[in-house]
Amino acid sequence: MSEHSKPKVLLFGAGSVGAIYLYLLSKVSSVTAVCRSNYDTIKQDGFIINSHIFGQNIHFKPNVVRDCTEAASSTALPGKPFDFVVVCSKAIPATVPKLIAPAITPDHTAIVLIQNGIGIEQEYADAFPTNPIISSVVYLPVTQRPAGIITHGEIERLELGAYPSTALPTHAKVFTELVKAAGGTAEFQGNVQLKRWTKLLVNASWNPICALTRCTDIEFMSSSLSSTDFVFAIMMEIVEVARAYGAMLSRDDAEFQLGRAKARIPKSAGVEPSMLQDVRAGRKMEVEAIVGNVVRMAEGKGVKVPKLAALYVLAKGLDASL
Ligand SMILES: NC(=O)C1=CN([C@@H]2O[C@H](COP(=O)(O)OP(=O)(O)OC[C@H]3O[C@@H](n4cnc5c(N)ncnc54)[C@H](OP(=O)(O)O)[C@@H]3O)[C@@H](O)[C@H]2O)C=CC1
Ligand SMILES: CC(C)(CO)C(=O)C(=O)O
Repeated sequence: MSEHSKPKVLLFGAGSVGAIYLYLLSKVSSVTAVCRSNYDTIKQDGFIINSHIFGQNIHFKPNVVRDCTEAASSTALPGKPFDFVVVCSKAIPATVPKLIAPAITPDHTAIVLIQNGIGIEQEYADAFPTNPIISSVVYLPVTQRPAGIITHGEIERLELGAYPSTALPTHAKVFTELVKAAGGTAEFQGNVQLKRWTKLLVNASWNPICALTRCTDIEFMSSSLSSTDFVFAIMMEIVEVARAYGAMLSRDDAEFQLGRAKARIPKSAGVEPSMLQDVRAGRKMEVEAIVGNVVRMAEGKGVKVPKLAALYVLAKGLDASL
């Protein structure tokens, strides 16, 4: 494929998750990354990726810019608009749309959100009413520590769909195929919101629990006789909220998600959720996208979530200290 006929992709948020998809997409498209704190490191040395799936000691040096204004005037495929802007920063409300705006061409650029949480898409739809929005759920335990060194565990899975689910699926399908062609595991979903709720069983429970206790998931399960039941009870609160919004999760789904962590106990292979990584790095956490929105949605439908509401208040307090 000639350079000019390749899709042109901008990654916003070249952190742990972003580095992996930037690497994969670089095999099938022209990629540029917006870097912030790791700009100098990546510009000079690139990333080193150590992945259980994609290989060890992979040196990867992408084209980097400091912001989307620089990206829009970058010399990579000049004159060609970005086909996809992939957002892999943390989902902090009311921050990103104005930052990516210089790289968005109306009626053309598709915005791909590879982020945890629920209810995160509408601000993009409001800011860019003529652009396709692709919502996605990612299973990818990965850290960046120190800058440029990426350590990725045993799973890589991306579930993608249009936002809203009734919108045309064309762009979500094209991006799904692009990730697959790059060697990633991507699946188009007609109802990606159901997948978001499923993933929230993991994130709205484990992320704040591990952030607040500074335990990996399996360290927390070993910390007291009540800890595993506590996680399960929170997952069941999330099941009830999801059901109130038409995502018909069940006790079996909660058991399955808890079982994934339990299965790692014999291998002592604890996961450090991204919110715990944030606490350790002194970074702001995604409390609203991952916990606050669920608590508010529960209130909206009269669903009682006492444990999750308590986690929300505590996580807000922790976030204020960061
Ligand atoms: N890590 C994981 O294991 C998983 C994470 N997720 C989700 O994926 C998403 C990304 O998480 P993760 O990769 O861990 O996050 P990271 O914190 O590792 O990366 C986010 C990146 O976005 C950058 N960024 C933030 N704001 C800006 C800005 N204004 N300009 C330029 N760059 C910016 C950060 O730069 P800086 O370094 O300067 O802050 C950082 O490089 C989150 O929604 C998370 O919940 C999902 C599954 C697993
Ligand atoms: C729990 C995990 C690693 C699952 O991929 C995740 O989503 C996160 O860290 O936010």
